Amino acid sequence: MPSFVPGQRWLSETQSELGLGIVESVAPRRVEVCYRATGERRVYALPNPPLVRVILEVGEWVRDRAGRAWLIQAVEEGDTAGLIRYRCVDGSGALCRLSEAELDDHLRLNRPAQRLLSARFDADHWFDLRWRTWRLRMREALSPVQGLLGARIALLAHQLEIASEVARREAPRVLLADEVGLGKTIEAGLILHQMLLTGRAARVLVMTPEPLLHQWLVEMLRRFNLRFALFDQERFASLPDANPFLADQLVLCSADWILRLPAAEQALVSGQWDLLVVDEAHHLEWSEDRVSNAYRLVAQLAARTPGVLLLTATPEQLGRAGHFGRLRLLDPQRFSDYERFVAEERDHAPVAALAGRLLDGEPLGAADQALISARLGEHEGLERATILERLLDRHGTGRVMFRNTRASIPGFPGRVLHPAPLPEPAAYAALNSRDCARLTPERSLGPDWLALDPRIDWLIALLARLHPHKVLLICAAASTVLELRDVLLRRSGIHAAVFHEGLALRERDRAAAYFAAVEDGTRILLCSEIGSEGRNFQFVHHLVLFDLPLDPDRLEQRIGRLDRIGQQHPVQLHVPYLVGGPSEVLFRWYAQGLQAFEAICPAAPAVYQDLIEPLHAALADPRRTVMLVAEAQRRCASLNQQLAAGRDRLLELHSHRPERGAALVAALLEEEQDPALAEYLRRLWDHFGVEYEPAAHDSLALRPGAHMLNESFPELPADGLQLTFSRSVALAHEHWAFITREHPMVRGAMDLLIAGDRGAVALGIMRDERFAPTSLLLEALYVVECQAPRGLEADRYLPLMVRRFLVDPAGCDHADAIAHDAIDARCASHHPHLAQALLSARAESIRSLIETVETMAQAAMPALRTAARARMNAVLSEEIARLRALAAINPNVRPDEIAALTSRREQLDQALSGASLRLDALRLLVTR
Ligand SMILES: Nc1ncnc2c1ncn2[C@@H]1O[C@H](COP(=O)(O)OP(=O)(O)OP(=O)(O)O)[C@@H](O)[C@H]1O
Repeated sequence: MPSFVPGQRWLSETQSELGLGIVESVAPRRVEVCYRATGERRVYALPNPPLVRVILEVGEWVRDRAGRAWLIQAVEEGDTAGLIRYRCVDGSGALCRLSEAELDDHLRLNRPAQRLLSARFDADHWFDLRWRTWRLRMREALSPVQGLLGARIALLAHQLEIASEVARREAPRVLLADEVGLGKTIEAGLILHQMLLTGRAARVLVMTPEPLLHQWLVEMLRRFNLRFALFDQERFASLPDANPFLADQLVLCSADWILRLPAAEQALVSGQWDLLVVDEAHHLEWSEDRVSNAYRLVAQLAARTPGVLLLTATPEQLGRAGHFGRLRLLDPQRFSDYERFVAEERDHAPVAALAGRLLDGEPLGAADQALISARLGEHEGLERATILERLLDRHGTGRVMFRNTRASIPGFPGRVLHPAPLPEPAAYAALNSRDCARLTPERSLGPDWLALDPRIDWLIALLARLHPHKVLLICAAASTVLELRDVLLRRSGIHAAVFHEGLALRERDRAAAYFAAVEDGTRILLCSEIGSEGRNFQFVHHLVLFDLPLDPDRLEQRIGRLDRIGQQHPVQLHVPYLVGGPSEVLFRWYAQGLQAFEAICPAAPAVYQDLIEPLHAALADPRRTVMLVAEAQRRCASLNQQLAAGRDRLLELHSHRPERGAALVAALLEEEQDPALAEYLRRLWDHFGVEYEPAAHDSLALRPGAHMLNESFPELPADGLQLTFSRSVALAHEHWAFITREHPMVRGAMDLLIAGDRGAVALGIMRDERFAPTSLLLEALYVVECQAPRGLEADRYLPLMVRRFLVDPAGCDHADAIAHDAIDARCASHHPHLAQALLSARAESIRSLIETVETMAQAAMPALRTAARARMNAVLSEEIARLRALAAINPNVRPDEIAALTSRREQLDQALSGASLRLDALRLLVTR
């Protein structure tokens, strides 16, 4: 491991555009590097940060921080061990000693030219590999599916579309609220994968309820190759750093223990995150007069973190105000007044109808035109698509919320209800109905309930009838889970696995794995309510709802464990209830009133809030059920209709644009079918000495060879790796690596190559009759770089670009006429005599070729800068216009927001104006 010392200069291996870094501080597990040219400060986890030590060589020209140029004459030890100092001379002969800390922060290395002039050549095939690597990198930078390609997922349009839309935004702050089980975790994973890959985020914090930590850990690793560090109290305490969260870039934790430990809360809040993800965000309680501790914590984090993703399938589970509270975390300006928010929602129907007509291409009447004018002001000449975008953006939850519904996504097999009416035991009927105790009477009665509750025999009979299918049972309390486990074992010899809040995290995961195991697994898993959130149980299609929750969102969460992506069979819902008692009332309320068993009822949360009192009255006095059910039906019908016409229609239009999703799927399929990556990797493996051979099912077995170039190859374990390039094979064989150009092994190998010097200078003998024998040509690769603070995201407007030149001594560039692959050259790098002779005889011509190509490269730059600035100006000007329009209808859009965006436009303009080309590689060609 390299040792870091404050004051040393290092370059980012993958982001040389940050400029020259200086080590600021070193802790046992991390190093902090400051990039003064771009105002960035990065914390890297040790032992293997992606950094290259910069030690310049004798003969190189450098600049100091005042901009003076110096020629290095000697490299010496500095005053402190580990630091160096350069003995230099300037053009006038003045001497100086320059400590490395004094080097220009914008330093660019021009090693290829110096290496070429000192005849230090690499084999030609390395130059070729370097060029191919850059070509792939460039293709990646321009790809519309960058960051979406490498995930081990089935290509589902609704997820790709949301992920691509969100990740495209600067500092995305959104609520991902797809219905239960449609893949919000996957969407969040895709977004963060894109942001990490493009460098838009480096430090990510994911907060989930404790029972979901492990599932997240596994999903991130197996689907996205992202290794999160799971932080619990023990890990926090074990790290010596002042802020242990800085030791890792990708952190996963639950709020529970953080809230109990003020030091941890403080450290988390100052964790310098780029992106915050909060799963099951409906737990963040907010009302106008009360805010939960978890909400307070997330609010502090959200205020300091540029990107925020909140995930919940049931945004209104704790009422409409809570929903508003979460939107407020994302955009406090826009969502500042609850009353106003509620009032605005009443107005949605006419806007939704208009948006629908715009989308369907229907003619617009005078009333429509008037509505558009009222909402958007002047719209003459705007395209329909633009009007639609602006309407969606400026109304309701606008761009902040996404919600896909099952109705808009094909392929869900549906649900079937199996009610089981059972007699209510007298001991239950005697319980007080007022406090809902009769809904879960087993909790009031003590262990005796097992002897008299008819649900026990019914359950045993059901399990026998459903044999050999697996069954998930969910009930309200952990105590019920334990008692059911004992009674099932005692009375029918069934070994049930249990999952409840009393188990340690590891035990819960073990129970879920025991249930999931195809062979030797258990047939039944008994879950308390916590089992009904976030977990994936779609390999089962029988669900027993041993009791029913009062909140309809809870019911949906329970059913959603099975009714989710990947479910192959209609979901069978087995619901026992006790005739004549409150459990029958609740059953009828759901089955007939809300009709929430066999399909999702969008109106259910609102109807529940409105009828909560009549519902409790009916639970206490079941004679009121008929009226309750009729009222619920009436309200559901009308509210569902309103939602379909208003708020939900707008949300659906905004969330689901099938044509965009289809285009992304098509682009991904095209990339996957392109054989270029496999060909490239075979070359790369051959060069690095990695061995491979075909293996079963369209896979390859890869292993370190006997003659490896380096000690190891990125992400290749010593005992090898099985991999596939096929998505379908990768989905079927989750323990094999799914190789795309986004896989860490591919990225790591590419970084290894282009961050180092290998292939940066080559010598070839070329056959081409267009040139006289012994002519010299210089092939040069230049990389466009823009040193700008990362927050500005300059690469959106100036993506990675490599310019290739092929110049002759007359100053002609043949790069377009003669492609790299068309050059018929034989490597001459390994003929030192020839190289030396050439260098001595033709040094001046070679020097002049280098100068010519350098001039040419610099001349190409203004056009690139102008195009990038034009792109940036178009985007930001539109965004500024949007904010101004929004400010006209929404007083909460502050003038300083608009000023900030305007200043960003200026900063970007300045940064892009300073973009330059860096020489990366040279190949000298001699014709014969
Ligand atoms: N594109 C996909 N390809 C393969 N599997 C997927 C895909 N999308 C989702 N899944 C699987 O479907 C299940 C549900 O996905 P996920 O957990 O992301 O849903 P969710 O919306 O977060 O659910 P919940 O509302 O319960 O929190 C998971 O098992 C996930 O791995």
